[in-house]
Amino acid sequence: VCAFPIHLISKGYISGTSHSVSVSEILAVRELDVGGGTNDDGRWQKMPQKLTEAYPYAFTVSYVERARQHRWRCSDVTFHCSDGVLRQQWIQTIREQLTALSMADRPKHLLVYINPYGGKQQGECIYEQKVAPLFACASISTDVIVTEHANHARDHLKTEAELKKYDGVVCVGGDGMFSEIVHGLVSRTQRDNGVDQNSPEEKLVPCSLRIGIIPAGSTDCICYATVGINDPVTSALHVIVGDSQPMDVCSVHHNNTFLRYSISLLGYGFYGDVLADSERKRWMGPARYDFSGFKTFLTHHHYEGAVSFLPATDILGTPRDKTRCRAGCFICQHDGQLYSGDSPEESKTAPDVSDRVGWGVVRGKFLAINAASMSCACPRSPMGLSPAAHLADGTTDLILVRKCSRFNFLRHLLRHTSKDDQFDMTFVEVHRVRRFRFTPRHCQNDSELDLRENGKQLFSQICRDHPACSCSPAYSSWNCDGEILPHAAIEVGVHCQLIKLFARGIEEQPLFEDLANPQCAL
Ligand SMILES: Nc1ncnc2c1ncn2[C@@H]1O[C@H](COP(=O)(O)OP(=O)(O)OP(=O)(O)O)[C@@H](O)[C@H]1O
Ligand SMILES: CCCCCCCCCCCCC/C=C/[C@@H](O)[C@H](CO)NC(C)=O
Ligand SMILES: [Ca+2]
Repeated sequence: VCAFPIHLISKGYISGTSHSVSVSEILAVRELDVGGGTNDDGRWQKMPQKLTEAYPYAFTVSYVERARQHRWRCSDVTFHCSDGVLRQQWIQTIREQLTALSMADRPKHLLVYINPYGGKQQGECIYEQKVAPLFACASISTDVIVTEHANHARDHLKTEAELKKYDGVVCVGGDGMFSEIVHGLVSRTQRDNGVDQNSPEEKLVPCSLRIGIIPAGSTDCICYATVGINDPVTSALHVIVGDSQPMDVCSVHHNNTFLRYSISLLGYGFYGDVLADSERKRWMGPARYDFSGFKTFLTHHHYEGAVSFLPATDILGTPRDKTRCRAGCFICQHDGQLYSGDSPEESKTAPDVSDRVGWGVVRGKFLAINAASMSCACPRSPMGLSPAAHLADGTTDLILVRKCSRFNFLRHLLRHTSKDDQFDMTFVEVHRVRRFRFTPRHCQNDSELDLRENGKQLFSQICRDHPACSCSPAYSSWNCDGEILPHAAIEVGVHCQLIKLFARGIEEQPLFEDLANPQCAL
């Protein structure tokens, strides 16, 4: 065994097949007491007597095994040999390799926040039963905080948490909980570096700590789109092996005042109305989105306004590409750029505001205005709102759905659930952009806007309370990663690779291999 990455290669005595374990995917190694006749889980007793007599010294390696649909599982492989010294050499060498990996990029100490009320309210149980034992097996220590109210995690990260102690922050919950962590970490990083978040044109400083998501929410789209599945064990294993996936973050401003960050979806019209309605039905759990989605579809409201945007012209991809952002994505590795003369640090986090000339404007009546900074794939829509969007290319896909018939809008929505192209419709257009602004119609100046926005709530309520009224309200709300924004007029800029996740992007599906608990002789 020499320098890593190494593979442990052995011959399975049962199947005769070769078995290879990449050291970068080993979680732990432990000695096995073969002489005692049993091991922790009794599996040793299945070994034929002859083999244990010939090879009485054994050790077990816990490693990542790939299962179907991007699932990862922790598997054990036991190695036997006839010599106790040889066994010790193997164990020591593997431990040295794991220590070297820990020094490089594996986390040793994590800060964990659990939202006990996300999704089906299973966060604590998921963590204790599925995740904590894996962290313990990999010798990762944790400080765990079960949140007591909304924004508990965000405020703790912003002001109190001793971040120097940790190698990463893990959240157990859904997209809303992840958004809290992002807000806490990004705000803290800007404050520590003297950056003013209220200026839309400010370069933001990237966060150094990686974020892990253990999915326990209702949509889990960030987890699904970065790992390929919303499975707690898979996500915990990505944390343990120390994966790193950079991600773009959009900053949202109103009138030179910072409102929020967005990582997945900014949606006005349909998705804003779905969210506003579903928030009143949290008691329904994840099913609230289906109920409110159907109801909002029936109301068929449209909204008037102007969208101006700065197209990303200097990039490799387009929203209509057939290729997808996958692990090791070439486009994301180059920050989406065809060519960049800047140093990476200079070019990454600055929204490009210098060239006002290239701005485009679209005015009209819209059923939906969506900005997808990543595919937004989730179990409801496995390809996502913008299937060709990239996690870390510094752009967002601006999707404009103009007023059309209910039937056509339904066709458009249903295409999100299949492989058909949801953009190939006359009333839909999509632009890959670096910045955009939305101004609702009638919005003359800020004071009028604020007045109208306060009045909007009342107006929508009146319409809701009078089902016979078929008019559309003047304003919708923005759905910002599952949170409602207080303003309709917003300005958005993308910050390339501002945060990093414990993930690697969706892996191309490997050939499925089912070697459960192999026992091997060295
Ligand atoms: N202890 C708590 N009590 C009440 N709300 C909380 C608590 N901790 C966090 N929250 C809030 O709960 C909201 C929803 O949480 P979360 O995102 O985990 O689940 P979800 O909304 O069901 O899933 P998704 O965001 O994937 O649709 C978040 O916006 C978060 O701010
Ligand atoms: C009438 C048939 C309708 C089928 C429509 C299917 C389309 C589903 C697309 C879902 C995309 C969800 C994008 C993710 C948004 C998250 O940020 C947010 C918070 O979790 N979730 C929601 C639902 O707003
Ligand atoms: Ca992007």
